Amino acid sequence: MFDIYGGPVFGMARQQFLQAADILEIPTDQRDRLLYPKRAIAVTCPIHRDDGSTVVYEGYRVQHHLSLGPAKGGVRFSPHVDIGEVAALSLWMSWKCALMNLPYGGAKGGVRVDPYSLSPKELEALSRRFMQELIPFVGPHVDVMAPDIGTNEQVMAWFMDTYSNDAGQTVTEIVTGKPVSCGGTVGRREATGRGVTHTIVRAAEEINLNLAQSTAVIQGFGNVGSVAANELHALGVKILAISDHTAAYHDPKGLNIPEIIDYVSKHGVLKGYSSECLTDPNAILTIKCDVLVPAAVERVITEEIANKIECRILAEAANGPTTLEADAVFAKRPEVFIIPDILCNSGGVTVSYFEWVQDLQQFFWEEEEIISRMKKIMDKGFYDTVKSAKELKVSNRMAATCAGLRRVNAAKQARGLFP
Ligand SMILES: NC(=O)C1=CN([C@@H]2O[C@H](COP(=O)(O)OP(=O)(O)OC[C@H]3O[C@@H](n4cnc5c(N)ncnc54)[C@H](OP(=O)(O)O)[C@@H]3O)[C@@H](O)[C@H]2O)C=CC1
Ligand SMILES: O=C(O)CCC(=O)C(=O)O
Repeated sequence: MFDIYGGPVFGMARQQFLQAADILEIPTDQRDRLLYPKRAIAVTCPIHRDDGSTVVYEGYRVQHHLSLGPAKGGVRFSPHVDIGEVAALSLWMSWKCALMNLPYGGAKGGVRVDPYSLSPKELEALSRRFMQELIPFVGPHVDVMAPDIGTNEQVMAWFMDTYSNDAGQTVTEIVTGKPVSCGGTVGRREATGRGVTHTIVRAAEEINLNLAQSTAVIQGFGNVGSVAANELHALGVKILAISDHTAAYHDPKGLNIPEIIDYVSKHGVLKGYSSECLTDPNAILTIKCDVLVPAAVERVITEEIANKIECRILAEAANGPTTLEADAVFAKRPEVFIIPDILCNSGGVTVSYFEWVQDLQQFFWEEEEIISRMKKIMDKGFYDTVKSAKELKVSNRMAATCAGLRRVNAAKQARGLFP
């Protein structure tokens, strides 16, 4: 069924779903309806490049379900985007929003493009064209987009402006992750990395790890990785290694994170920061440390790496960083406490929810309130997950997925076949 959702990332999301459906004893005839997205939209986005040529990019938006409210999830601009990956990410958004008890279904979008290959003018044209093509399928109560890999506040401002121009009025609540100057919320830019750090604090308490004397390694130094690095550094954690696509650095004495953040804000990437600490990017996930934070892309923690990893907490800041085979290894390595992605990185969508609520009400909150409400919601997700993992004798990932899936299924069963 639905051959369009191919590829290893969707295969992984499907298997995780089936494992959770078995644990919850969901009848076979109810499973396809929960697994396959409600709708998937493929769009063609032609733009004029600066040299006068016309180039066409392919884009997708997959809305997994709308049974609990509008579909919600980010849009990525990346050369690796395909419909299977976007669909898998939409499933994970569904379980994440339901785990956090947010009134949303799951969605994800993407355009297959290397954003670094575009000039600012071309990036704006592509962002606007993607939103233009999706106007018939989105809305503040239908589907609310947000940033992900390769997109940022500026791209969200272009999305919002394009939708608003079509509507003939300013509709700030159509996307989240916007600049504060045009309806964004304070604290959204930092929310995912800040939330990742909060779950690490809670995990450290669970395993009696003194964070102020601990070490961490972080893969990915974009929105999520750099904020998590900064927050962990502020807690006294020694950051031993970091990487992005362009460079990896390792310093057993600890890297100067504020200085590196300053460097990246001026140069865009890590490349060129230091020649002394340069290291092999493929080796950083297996450096001995207390906290390992994959904050880049899917499927980087393979079976081989899972066998070699020497950390006490694996904080999945990225979506889907751990393969099924690696999960099987971790089932035999209970000394590694895994904070599953749908819990670990849920601070982003939680503060997106606050942004949407504030836009709908046109009443804005202080940053203190945003942070404390985010932590409260994430604490509930964290403690529910840990408790249910112990009760059901399953992994933290399965406990979190089951909690999300249970909520989505309950809404679908209560409402009937339509949603
Ligand atoms: N932004 C958000 O609010 C949320 C993001 N996430 C997830 O977090 C992850 C990171 O997203 P985000 O920070 O927003 O994206 P960004 O585009 O801001 O950053 C991605 C980072 O990962 C790096 N990277 C990409 N591929 C590799 C690789 N193979 N090895 C090492 N580094 C790599 C990029 O390097 P370079 O710049 O050199 O390409 C960049 O530093 C994704 O999985 C995303 O889905 C989850 C929840 C919310
Ligand atoms: O902020 C959002 O709405 C979604 C963020 C996202 O894409 C994610 O959590 O993976």
